[in-house]
Amino acid sequence: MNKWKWIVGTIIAVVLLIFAFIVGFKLGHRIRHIAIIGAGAAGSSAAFFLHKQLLTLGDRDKVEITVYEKESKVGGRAALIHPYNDSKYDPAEIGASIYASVNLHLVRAIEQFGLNPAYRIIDDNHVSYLYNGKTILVDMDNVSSRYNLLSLTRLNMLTETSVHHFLRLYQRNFQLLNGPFRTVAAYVKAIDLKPQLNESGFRFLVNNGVDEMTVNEFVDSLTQGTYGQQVTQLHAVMTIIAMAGRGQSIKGGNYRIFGNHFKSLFSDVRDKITKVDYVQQHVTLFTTNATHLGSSYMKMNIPISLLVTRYRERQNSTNNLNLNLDVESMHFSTLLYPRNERLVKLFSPNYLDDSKLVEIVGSRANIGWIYRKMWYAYPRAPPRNDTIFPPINPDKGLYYVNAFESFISTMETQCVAAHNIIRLFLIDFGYDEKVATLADDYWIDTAI
Ligand SMILES: CC(C)=CCC/C(C)=C/CC/C(C)=C/CSC[C@H](N)C(=O)O
Repeated sequence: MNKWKWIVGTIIAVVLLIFAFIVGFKLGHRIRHIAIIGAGAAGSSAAFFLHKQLLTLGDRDKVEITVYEKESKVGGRAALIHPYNDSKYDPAEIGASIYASVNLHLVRAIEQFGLNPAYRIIDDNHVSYLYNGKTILVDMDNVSSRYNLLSLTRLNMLTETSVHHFLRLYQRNFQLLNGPFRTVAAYVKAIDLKPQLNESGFRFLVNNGVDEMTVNEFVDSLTQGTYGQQVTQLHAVMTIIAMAGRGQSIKGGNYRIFGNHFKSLFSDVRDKITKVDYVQQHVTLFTTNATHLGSSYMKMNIPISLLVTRYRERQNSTNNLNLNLDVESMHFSTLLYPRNERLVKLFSPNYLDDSKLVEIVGSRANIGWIYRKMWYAYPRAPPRNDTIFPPINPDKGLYYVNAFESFISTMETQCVAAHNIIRLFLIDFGYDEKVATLADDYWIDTAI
């Protein structure tokens, strides 16, 4: 009897085990693991959108999301440093430093996370100039004293029109008809920015009634300050973005917009991704008690900023004019209390050694703390006739958010591209397209 009990008991236990195994196996298969590589603007917003969409769809527990990041902080190229690595001094942005009020993801995140937009306090004698490597051309707060008013008005109009085209991407009805996008070319067509993509900023603006001097000097200084590329080399979409970039930054660092929740190991999937040529940009921060710029920059008080145009160099390719063009832009902070020093931020295409810094502030001034960082900052973005971009969806189950970067490179557009990818992902994994679009409280229902 005992023997039979033991045999029946064993059979029941084995059946239960097989049943548990099958159920467990099936359940196990219902859990999907999603890896997001990089916790910059794109990766952290992709994680955020995916989490939110799944919550709305009631399936959050079926997906495990892991964000892999090689740095100890989120934010990617939205990054900060404190002078002297000492938190008693206000930090400086060393990467993407501003956002605009039309950057709806960023504005929404700033509100949701209770972040504080920072305004710069500017002291007397602190002005912003446009420099051509030899002479100061104009005070940037008074550009109409040098450039044709009609041209400046045209610039504003052309910027506003392109921004309006772009803002269609946030509208629910537009997205129901056109999105999500499986290629960057589909984006370009849907928001009708092909003419701007096909031409350099210079050609596009001049063809649309802006005079050459304004483009060659004023707009060139903005494309160089923003994207490290000359207005003759950059496509007109990115040129216009450089002009739309009057904005503000977040107190305590723009990286805060992207949260600080993900820390893990870094892993690499680059072999599936088309190589994109990025512009190397060097950021050099240093502190100094200088009150004047060095004599090679003319006898001049420390400005707030010096933006540079390469127009004279373009005209005279041998540089026998001895132009001072090693630095693309300079920004000076107010005094760092209690030190009698300012923080200077330089962007340049090449490494700036200590002797260059001495040349900039003159040998009589002291240089305190120095920090250098090289970024692969922005994709090289020449005008292009073709609309072949890196693939958004290079392989089954593999999505490349930054395929969008060669079209438009900003923090905001990384969020736009991430949201699009989460919708593609949900559709590819079996959710109804309309459900995936409408599940979201993301869209704007009225025209902007
Ligand atoms: C397509 C057009 C013309 C506009 C789209 C609106 C948009 C994305 C504007 C961004 C303006 C801006 C803040 C420019 C500053 S440069 C970008 C910044 N460094 C960043 O990485 O976000």
